[in-house]
Amino acid sequence: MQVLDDSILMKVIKPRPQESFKGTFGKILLVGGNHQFGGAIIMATTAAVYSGAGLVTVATDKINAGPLRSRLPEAMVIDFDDQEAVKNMVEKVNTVVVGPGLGEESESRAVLDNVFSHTQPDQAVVIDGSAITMIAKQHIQLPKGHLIFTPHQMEWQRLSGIKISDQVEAANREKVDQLGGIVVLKKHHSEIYTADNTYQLPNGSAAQAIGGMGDTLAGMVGGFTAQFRTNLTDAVLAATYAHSAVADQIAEDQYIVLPHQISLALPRFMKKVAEQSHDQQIGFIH
Ligand SMILES: NC(=O)C1=CN([C@@H]2O[C@H](COP(=O)(O)OP(=O)(O)OC[C@H]3O[C@@H](n4cnc5c(N)ncnc54)[C@H](OP(=O)(O)O)[C@@H]3O)[C@@H](O)[C@H]2O)[C@@H](O)CC1
Ligand SMILES: Nc1ncnc2c1ncn2[C@@H]1O[C@H](COP(=O)(O)OP(=O)(O)O)[C@@H](O)[C@H]1O
Ligand SMILES: [Mg+2]
Repeated sequence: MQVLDDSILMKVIKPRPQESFKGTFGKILLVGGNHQFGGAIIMATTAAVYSGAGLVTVATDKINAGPLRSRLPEAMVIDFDDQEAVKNMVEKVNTVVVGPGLGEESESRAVLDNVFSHTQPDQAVVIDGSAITMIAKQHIQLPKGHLIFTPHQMEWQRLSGIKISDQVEAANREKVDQLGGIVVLKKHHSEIYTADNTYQLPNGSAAQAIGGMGDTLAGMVGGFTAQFRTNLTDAVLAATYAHSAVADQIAEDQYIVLPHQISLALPRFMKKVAEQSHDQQIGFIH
């Protein structure tokens, strides 16, 4: 298992080309947030917007539309029960994130089926939270696309059948290869299983053990894959590393880190990385 370091950040996060517009930085659709878990999709969407995705749309329960717009006017909102609107949007974007706060009711299942039947082979599809649990419990066929699963240990147990105590690299690898996608197994020092390697986070801490932390990661993975499209695997690795690196900075003087604080800190964090990446490229030594 290869331990990641901050070189993955500089490899992925570069100064933005000036000849550009919002479309240059990707279009993303996030799907989730039922009547109970509106906060999850708000946190995921906040992370996608603050990580720099060019155009962000959310499909969620009607009840979340007002709170979402008032907290995050940058995001566009559609009703996740409007099958035609969701289908049209799924077909337009680079990245789909599905699952944060989606729930497991029949309405949630209908939303998931609609999304899964319209994804495209060239899209990144981030599958998190309730979507993972529904796939596992309701035996749902996987969609087209470059799949990125972001399970916590219990979600991975449900999806892979491997008990948490038996989740060692060799057993996980076998299941990942069967699934055919990237798996970010979230825990203390999360593990990232890609097609040809396994990585481990060296950073992150218990200050992150708070509801919404994974929803925020899903939104960041979405924002990075929509925006940094040269290498999908690197985008996922950089998002996962950055999530904990930002948390570590905040935890220097906070007992816990609130998930939305990571999102708010991202634009400054990414600016610093982009400057370092530029200096390194032109051979400038500090
Ligand atoms: N503000 C909001 O709207 C929020 C909405 N959310 C949304 O809620 C939905 C359900 O997601 P979920 O993760 O809360 O529930 P579930 O999938 O049943 O897993 C929990 C079970 O697994 C067990 N467990 C064992 N190991 C574990 C581990 N390492 N990490 C985590 N759990 C572990 C755990 O054990 P226990 O804690 O009981 O000991 C418990 O029995 C999902 O859509 C999510 O996006 C949340 O993000 C919160 C904020
Ligand atoms: N003790 C810990 N050390 C490091 N990271 C942690 C710790 N506890 C939780 N995390 C991180 O917090 C996130 C939790 O994800 P998840 O359980 O899906 O949260 P939620 O669904 O509530 O948003 C993951 O990124 C995980 O790696
Ligand atoms: Mg989660």
